[in-house]
Amino acid sequence: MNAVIHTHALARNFGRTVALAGVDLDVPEGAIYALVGANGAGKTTLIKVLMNIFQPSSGSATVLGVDSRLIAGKHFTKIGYVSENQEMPEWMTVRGLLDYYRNFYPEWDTALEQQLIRQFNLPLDRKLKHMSRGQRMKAAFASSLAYRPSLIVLDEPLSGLDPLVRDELIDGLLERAPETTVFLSSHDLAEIEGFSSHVGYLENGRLLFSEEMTSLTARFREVTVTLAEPVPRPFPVPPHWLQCESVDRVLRFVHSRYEPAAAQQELAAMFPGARDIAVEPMSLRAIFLAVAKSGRAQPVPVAVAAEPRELNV
Ligand SMILES: Nc1ncnc2c1ncn2[C@@H]1O[C@H](COP(=O)(O)OP(=O)(O)OP(=O)(O)O)[C@@H](O)[C@H]1O
Repeated sequence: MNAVIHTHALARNFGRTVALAGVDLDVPEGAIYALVGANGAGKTTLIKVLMNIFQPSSGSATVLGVDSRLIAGKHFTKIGYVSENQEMPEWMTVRGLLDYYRNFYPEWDTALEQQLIRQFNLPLDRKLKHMSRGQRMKAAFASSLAYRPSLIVLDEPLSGLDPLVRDELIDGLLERAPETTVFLSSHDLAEIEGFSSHVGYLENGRLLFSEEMTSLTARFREVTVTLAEPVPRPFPVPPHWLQCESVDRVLRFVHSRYEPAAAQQELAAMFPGARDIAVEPMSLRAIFLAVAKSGRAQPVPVAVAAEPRELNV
């Protein structure tokens, strides 16, 4: 499958601030790719580099096969870009906005435009400056979806919107998803877990992981081991166990490369006399908290486990 977005060793600095530090990213065609990370992680910077609003300091990015530094007017007929603080011609009505945009896009689909107006319940004769934030986002979505772009790029599209508007926007997006690739940044992990196919996690400008949602949620498990005796100290902790802690006879940790057969073997070998070993799936939010707190995201090769850390609890 072709990568619709590809970056290689992409870096961007602002003076001494490193906003992106060597990001290698591939977004496959047809994906709904969610880029997540804390405030200041570099999400907006990455999106702005892709949209040629910022230039890379080093490394490269391609979008729909075009070097990001060359992305210009004609390429935006294939890209729908909506940002959190979308600048719009405030004096225009929604009708005026759609009439205006229609001229720029050869692929503009008037039947789809009408469908989006109905779906988003857009007040056609109201000026943008008199509309709520949610209504303005819906107008921005409609004007970006109506020309059936091959790629939709959304920077924090859902932040600050009420649940009803969020659902309307997500539904509108998902209806377009079969024919497009979606790349969005978000803080709302519970929401993106429900509809994204891929997820990437940026931390301090580094992409800690980038993978299919199903593979990510399959490889993380919360494990609670109850022993017959108090947990020995120091206790050797393999590098792929995160947030390991113990209280008396109970040891808890997050397994970051869980695969049922291998993990059961590993656990049985480490805890031959365990009273109970409970393994629970984790929400995306719980996974990110575990990764963020431990600063460790990639599955670590088994060989590295020969040098276990020590549990200091
Ligand atoms: N135009 C700019 N000038 C100077 N520094 C900037 C600029 N834009 C971003 N930065 C810095 O780059 C880093 C990454 O910022 P960025 O806005 O990309 O993060 P983010 O992940 O989008 O954050 P948030 O979730 O808060 O929107 C931050 O340290 C920020 O202060």
